[in-house]
Amino acid sequence: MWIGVVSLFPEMFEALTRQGVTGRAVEKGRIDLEFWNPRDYATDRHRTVDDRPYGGGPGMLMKVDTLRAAIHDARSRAEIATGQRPKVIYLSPQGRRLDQRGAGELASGPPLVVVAGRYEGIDERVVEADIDEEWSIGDYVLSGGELPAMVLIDAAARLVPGVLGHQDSALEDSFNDGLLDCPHYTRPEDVEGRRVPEVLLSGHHGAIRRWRLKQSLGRTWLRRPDLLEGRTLNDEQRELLEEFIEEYAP
Ligand SMILES: Nc1nonc1C(=O)NCC1CCCCC1
Repeated sequence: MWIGVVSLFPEMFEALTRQGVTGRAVEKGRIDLEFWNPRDYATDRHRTVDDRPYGGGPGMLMKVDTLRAAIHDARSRAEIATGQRPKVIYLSPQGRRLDQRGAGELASGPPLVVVAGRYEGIDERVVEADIDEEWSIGDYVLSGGELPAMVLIDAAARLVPGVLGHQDSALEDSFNDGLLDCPHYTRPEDVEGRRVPEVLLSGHHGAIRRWRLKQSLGRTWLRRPDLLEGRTLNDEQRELLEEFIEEYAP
């Protein structure tokens, strides 16, 4: 998957490119990550990349010409590198809320150009002219778009075929199949008297699968019942959830 990033702080993205799953994916060429910095398009002596807001008020906005030049170059590069027109995304609290389904859509869609805002944001005409979709990672205000951009890129990159070593682990992750994750255990078998559930030591893979599914359903029922609304459970799932509820509130 090809992803272009427009940011004043490209070095922040080393957290993605040099570490872990995404780092390995970049190394293996499963993910191509390229960067454009609006400051490289500044022509004045001070390399200005911000500008004052019409109508006054606190703070600055990203300067239109340097931002647009960076977006346009990233978009052109995407078309040359992939033969496809990219989807240009802007991260802001005004965007569509990112969730696992949205990450899947992004992972299976066209190449992305991700624009990370700074200061108080960007000119609305740049949103209208150059941005295809606005996305939000949650209802809170951060100091820049770089962290939200990394969250979106990480969530989508993990779903690109071949990125995860053990493809199943993406399926078993939280929010796969729309349920919360089950509890996990590793050595030692006893931690201050707290033991690993016997079923996980049994070697009975069918029983283990059912136990994990039951725990995922039960946890979702307890912590995020909204995720179960409107969801049709199959016979096995309904049976396991009923068992969990019975044991939880006999
Ligand atoms: N929440 C969010 N989800 O996606 N982005 C978010 C954000 O809080 N971004 C802050 C940025 C927004 C542009 C101007 C500089 C600050």
